[in-house]
Amino acid sequence: LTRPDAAPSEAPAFGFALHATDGTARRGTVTTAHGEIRTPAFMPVGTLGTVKCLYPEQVRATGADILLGNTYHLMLRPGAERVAGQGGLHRFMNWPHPILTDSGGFQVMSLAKLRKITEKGVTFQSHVDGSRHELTPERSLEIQGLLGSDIQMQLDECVALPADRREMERAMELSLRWAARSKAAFFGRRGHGLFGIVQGGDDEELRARSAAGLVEIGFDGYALGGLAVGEPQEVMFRVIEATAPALPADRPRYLMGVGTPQDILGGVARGIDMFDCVMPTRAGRHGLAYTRYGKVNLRNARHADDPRPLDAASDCPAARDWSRAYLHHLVRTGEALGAMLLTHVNVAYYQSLMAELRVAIETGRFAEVKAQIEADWARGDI
Ligand SMILES: NCc1cc(CSc2ccccc2)c2nc(N)[nH]c(=O)c2c1
Repeated sequence: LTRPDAAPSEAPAFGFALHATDGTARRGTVTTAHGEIRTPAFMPVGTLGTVKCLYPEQVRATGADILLGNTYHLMLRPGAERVAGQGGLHRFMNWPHPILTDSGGFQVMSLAKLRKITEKGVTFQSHVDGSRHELTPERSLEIQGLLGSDIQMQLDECVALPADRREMERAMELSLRWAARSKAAFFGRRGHGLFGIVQGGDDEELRARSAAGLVEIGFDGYALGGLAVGEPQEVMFRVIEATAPALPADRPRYLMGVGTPQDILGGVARGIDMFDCVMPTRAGRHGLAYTRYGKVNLRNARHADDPRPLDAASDCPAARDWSRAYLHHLVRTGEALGAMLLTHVNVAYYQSLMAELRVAIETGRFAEVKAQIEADWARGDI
């Protein structure tokens, strides 16, 4: 951990080291002011400054090296300046490890009311109280800087799929112009990085133009946006296969808002380093558990008398020390502990999957491990 009063020269520079590859799968380390991130990495989402239902130390104990914060939500509540006044997001939420924040544009388009996109940025009404706000590439980075996040994202425009080519091209070209403004506005304190976001929908030529444009501007890392937005999984995989090789091998690649364990396994196989998704946390609050043998819906009556834990071999206490019968009871009665335990199970499962993939790439056994994981999922939970 870098002491808050560390002289600038003491904070480590932002960086990425590639340690091993196995086919197109990569094993690396991202270095930030608040510590290192082992990749492939899954980043739990902490939208409002909390990974819902878990203490930060529980999240850390599952193996998470980095959390996500959400610019859109935090700018509305409690406000970026207020978080800065409290010492920044790391101090505010007591998470002294790396944090990545999104730029907010995606959430504006999916949550806010009366949204208007112009060359300058996006104006919108808060979904909370109807107050009016503006996000520009510059203001988004000012907010992310006030939050103190270690990895900051450019403001971009994501189109839902399917979309016509003109629409995908317009949004991709706007995002590229915003990328240039973001790079110009980014005051990267030592150990803090700025990522560009590749857009272009499911059109490989647009994706190639977006990637080339971002590489020319030059970023600390590159995200693939605009995926897992309604397209079939094979379309997402085709776009990743077309885009990843166009990105520098010595920079991290982040697939935004993805995904299911199956999406992640396929993304790692195709050269993606970082993932995030609300699925493990959201599913946990709805009684759904992710295990080595697939998903288990604890609402289902078949669990009412099952004394077995979810996974006796797990190193996560929530998966090992309580029965399915008890978890079923908690879920059916809506007890808070049900959401807490299943969120813990799910975040721990995602981290154990990433740990298994990191070792598989280090030891040159990725294809074999991938096949075994897929066989376990196919076996299902019995
Ligand atoms: N998979 C859909 C998705 C999700 C997010 C949100 S990822 C996220 C969510 C919460 C906190 C941090 C990151 C996106 N963010 C941006 N900026 N651009 C996209 O195209 C995009 C696509």
